Amino acid sequence: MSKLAVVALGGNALLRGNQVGTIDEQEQNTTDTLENLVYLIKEGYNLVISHGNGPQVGNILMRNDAGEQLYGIPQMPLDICVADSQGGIGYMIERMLRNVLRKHGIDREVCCLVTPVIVDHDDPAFTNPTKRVGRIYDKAQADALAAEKGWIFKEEVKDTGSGWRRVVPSPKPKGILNIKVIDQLVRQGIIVIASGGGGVPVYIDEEKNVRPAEAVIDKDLASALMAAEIKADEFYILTDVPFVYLNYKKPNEQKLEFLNYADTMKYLEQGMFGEGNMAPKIKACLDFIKRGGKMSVITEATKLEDMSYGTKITMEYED
Ligand SMILES: Nc1ncnc2c1ncn2[C@@H]1O[C@H](COP(=O)(O)OP(=O)(O)O)[C@@H](O)[C@H]1O
Ligand SMILES: NC(=O)OP(=O)(O)O
Repeated sequence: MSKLAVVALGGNALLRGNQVGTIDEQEQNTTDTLENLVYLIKEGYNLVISHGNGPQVGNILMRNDAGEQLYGIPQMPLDICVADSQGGIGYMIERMLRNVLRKHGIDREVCCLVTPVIVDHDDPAFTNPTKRVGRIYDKAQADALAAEKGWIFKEEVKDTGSGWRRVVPSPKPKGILNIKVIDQLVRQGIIVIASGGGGVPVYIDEEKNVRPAEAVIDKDLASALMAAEIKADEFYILTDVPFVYLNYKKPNEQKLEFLNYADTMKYLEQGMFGEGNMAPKIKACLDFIKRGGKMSVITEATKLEDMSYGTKITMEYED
C-alpha cells in the first residue's frame, strides 16, 4: 500500500525574504520547491500539500484597506481574505505542479480545495493576537499604522531582515470541515492541496451553523491536525533551515538529526526553539506523533531527497 504524507510548505517556499512578491517570483519559487517533491511522488507516496499565507494575506488586507480609502470598496472580513489567499496560492501551486509533473512524465491528478478549519469561538487567542502577517515595517511606519488603523504590531527578528509585523489572532485548529473529502481524494492517488494558510477559520455556533472567525490559523498546526485525521504516515515541514538546532545561532549550536517525543518536549520546554517560528513547528510535529503519526521531518525543500539532512522526530529512537 502507498505511504501517505502531508507536506507543509513554509513561507520561503513561495516568497523569499528579499523579494517583493511579484507573481513571477512566486511562480518560480513554487516551481523550484515542487521539483523537490518529485522524489516523494516517484517513490509512490500519496500526498497532501499545504502552504503558508502570512505575507500574502497581509497584502490582501492592505489591498482591502487601500480599496476602501481610494474607491469606497467595502472591506472584506479576515475569513474571506484567508479564503482568497488559499484559493490564489492553491491555484498557483496546482498549476505549477501540473507543469512539473508533465515535465517529469508523471501521470497524477492534482486538486486544490478551499478548506474551512474549525476553531473555538472563545479561544483566548482572540484577545491576544500573535500571528504575524504581511510585510516587515520599520518602527516609525509601524507606529504610524498602529495609530491610524488600530493595527497591532510585534517585533520580528529573522536572518533575512528584522522589523515590525502586524499580528492577528491565531486560535488553535480543532477540526477540518471537509476532511472526509481530502481523505477520499488522496487515497485515490490524487495530489490534494488543502488547509493552506492554516485553513479558513470558522466556528460552529449553538444552532450548529458554520460561522466565520476573524483569525489566521497557524499552517503547521492545521497541517499536523489534517495529517493526524487522515492517518498520514509521515508529516514534512519544509522551511529555510536544513535542521532544527539546540542553542541555535550560538557558539555551541548543535544540529538535531534524530529526536524522540520525550526529548523534543524537553527541549521545547527549555525554550530551545524560537517562539513564533520554530516552536509552533515543533508543537505541530509532536501533535502528529502523539496522535499516531510515524515520523515528522523538518528540513529545507532542497534537502528532502537526502535523508542525511532533516530533523526526524519519532515516538521512540530507532535501534
Ligand atoms: N532551534 C532552532 N533551529 C532552527 N531554526 C530555528 C530555531 N529557532 C528558531 N529558528 C528559526 O525558525 C525559522 C523558520 O521558521 P519560520 O521563519 O516561521 O519559517 P517558515 O516561514 O518557513 O514557516 C528559521 O529560519 C530560524 O531562523
Ligand atoms: N498561516 C500561516 O501559518 O502562514 P505562514 O506560515 O506564511 O506564516
